[in-house]
Amino acid sequence: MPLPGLFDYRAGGEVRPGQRVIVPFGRRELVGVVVERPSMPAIAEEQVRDVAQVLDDVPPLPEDWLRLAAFAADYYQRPLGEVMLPALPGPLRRPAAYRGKRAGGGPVARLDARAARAAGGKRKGRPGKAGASGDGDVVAGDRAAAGAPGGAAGMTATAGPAVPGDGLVPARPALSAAQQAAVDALAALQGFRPVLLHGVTGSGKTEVYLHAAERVLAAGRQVMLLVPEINLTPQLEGVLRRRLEAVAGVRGVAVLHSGLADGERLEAWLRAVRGEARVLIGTRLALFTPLPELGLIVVDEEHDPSYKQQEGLRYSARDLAIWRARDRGVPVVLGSATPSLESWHHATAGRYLLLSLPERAQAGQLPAIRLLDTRPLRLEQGLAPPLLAAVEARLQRGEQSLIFLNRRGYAPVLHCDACGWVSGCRRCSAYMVLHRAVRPGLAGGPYRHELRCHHCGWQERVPAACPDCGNQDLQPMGRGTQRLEEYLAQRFPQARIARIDADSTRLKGSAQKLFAQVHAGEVDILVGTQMVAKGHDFQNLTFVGVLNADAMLFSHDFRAPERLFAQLMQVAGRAGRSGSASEVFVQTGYPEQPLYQALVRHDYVGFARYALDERAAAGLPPFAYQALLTAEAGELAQALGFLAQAREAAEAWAAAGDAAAVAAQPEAGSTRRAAVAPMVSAGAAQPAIAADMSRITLYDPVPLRVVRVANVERAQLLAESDSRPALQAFLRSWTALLPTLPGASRVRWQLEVDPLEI
Ligand SMILES: Nc1ncnc2c1ncn2[C@@H]1O[C@H](COP(=O)(O)OP(=O)(O)OP(=O)(O)O)[C@@H](O)[C@H]1O
Ligand SMILES: [Zn+2]
Repeated sequence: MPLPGLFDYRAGGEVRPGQRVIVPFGRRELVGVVVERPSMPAIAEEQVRDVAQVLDDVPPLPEDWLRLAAFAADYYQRPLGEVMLPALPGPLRRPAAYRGKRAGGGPVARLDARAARAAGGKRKGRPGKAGASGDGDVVAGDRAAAGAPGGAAGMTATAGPAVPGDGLVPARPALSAAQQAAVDALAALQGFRPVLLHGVTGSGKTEVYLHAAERVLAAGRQVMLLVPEINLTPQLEGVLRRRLEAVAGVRGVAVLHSGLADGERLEAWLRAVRGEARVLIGTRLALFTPLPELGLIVVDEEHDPSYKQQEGLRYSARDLAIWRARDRGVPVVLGSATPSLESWHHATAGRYLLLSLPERAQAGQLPAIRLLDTRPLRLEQGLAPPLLAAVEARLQRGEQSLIFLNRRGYAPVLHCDACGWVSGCRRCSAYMVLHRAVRPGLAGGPYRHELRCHHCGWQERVPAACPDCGNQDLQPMGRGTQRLEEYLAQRFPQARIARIDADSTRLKGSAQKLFAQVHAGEVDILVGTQMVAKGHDFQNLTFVGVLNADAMLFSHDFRAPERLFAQLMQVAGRAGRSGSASEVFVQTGYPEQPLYQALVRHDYVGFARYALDERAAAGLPPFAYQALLTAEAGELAQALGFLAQAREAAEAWAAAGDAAAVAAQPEAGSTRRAAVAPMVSAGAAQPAIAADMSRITLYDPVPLRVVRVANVERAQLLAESDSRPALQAFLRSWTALLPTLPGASRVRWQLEVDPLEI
């Protein structure tokens, strides 16, 4: 049976698995990757078309890379081409880059030629050899995975150059005892071993990674270091880069992330693939880079949701990193102050080696965390008086404060007091958010306000009067970071205030600039969303105020408390990192909540135990495995109808399985139901299934929380099992069946394995 996304082509005898080829596909050409050489094509021989060109400008993609891609395709239930092609730098997957007079042997040859010229060398770029094509005497086709036509790489481009700005050469501090113990434990590892490095915020995890990396480099191996979002942590990248360049040389360190231009990405990728780069630092997409001499993988902030790709191939780079480390027989280090409950569960069960850094590296204590019960307090623009007093005190001492509010814009909704009208989006079941916009070229005002939908991007002017009743006095309700910034500027006119959120950092390089200002001490009060919570080593910050944390406390998503706790620990961890006494105030109406109580004690372990007990009692991950089927359609009924069909089909399998299990009668005394072997089921058209349906639970199809986005209505169906293999087997059959359902033509559906948000 042909694997989905595999296509047969005929080529001469020279192609090898892992080689790229240009092939005709319909009426266009695509770049494909040769994955196997079957003895018989899967289609009639006369229909097999010829490979147009064999590309040999880079070595064939190595076997372990092909294994990784095959695993990811199988595990996440996507066509192989959709895994492989987006994993390659853009120019390597565009036929046009190799065609025409100006192609000059292709993008690699052009890049090499330019590098040679720049180096002043006389070497000419290697011409790309056109491989054997067409009249091959080998009958069997070569099977290549081709990208789906029109399928684009699903990487969201975020702005930002790779070079951060502080310019300091980081010192090499003497290791603390805990750091030394961790470094020693890592040095003793041989072969595959997952390690969870649990270190409180500011405990110096980076230093541990660096020592481990240096050791692996000295042994002549390569290191892969994954970080969440490079644009958000330019400082970390800078520290890692400069320290490792000292060992591996400037060209020995390559950085890969989605903000790079095509040429930059190709250049860094090539250095890694050719073994010239000894260290690869990158975001989730870097996980797919071939590294011939890989000796260690590090995943920093392993709990971070940005390791999960949210479109196309919805993979977890952390989970694939562990698979890749096992496949390559090397250690993998996951680091975090607030590990994902999945990783923590593995570590406490002994499946991962647990290493701890219980104290901060620099002399200081962790900040004192205080819950401000807002119920008896009179708030000033949402701010409690003790919080304002704390900011005031920092201003007087010349120290920095951070106010954390995870909601961008001016106000989440505009409202008419007279008739109750609210600013809804005409295309989504969501509110339009009030934003303060700066006219281009007029930084600092005058401002105008506008309404923006955070779901579909729709923008419109603020109505001069209520569209329903004509009331001219429309009021913003609630507040976002812009309104907070405005109020703080009024309240503390002498303070220098900066706001860091997705709006203030839209322009390329602006995030780096803002962070550099904070590090340089040019900011007194920093207002920010979760962008400021991650990994930043602010040395002069001694106060953090947290607003509106309660919004996440009662979410329907069972992972919300885990995310909230991690976010609060992380943002609190930005304070007092240089050793000075520091405070964190969290405003809440529910100070007695166990989550907040654990936070005050800095008690990740206690929180994890409590949260895991709850998950175990409810049969939720990591004690169960999930997949989410989402359907989108013009009308909700169509989406729900398709999901209902999908569920009925699976129930028919289960019923057929019951019948078969009864007929087959398992060995005497055994109550375990045998896995249902392929068999004829109810309808003749129904494919058979080889999965143990008794271990699969399918929930009711339900509308998404925000049902309509850009006039598309969405619903989802959750599938769950206590066994990963059982779920995988089921999904394989299910995804083959779904396109044949009667409702399939009216919806767009997608399946997400191990979904993070439900
Ligand atoms: N042994 C040491 N002695 C003195 N300072 C150290 C030592 N190790 C690390 N540091 C410093 O401590 C600070 C915190 O280190 P680092 O940023 O690695 O912490 P972290 O564990 O990654 O924290 P977070 O989880 O908050 O990102 C840095 O300024 C670092 O230079
Ligand atoms: Zn909208």
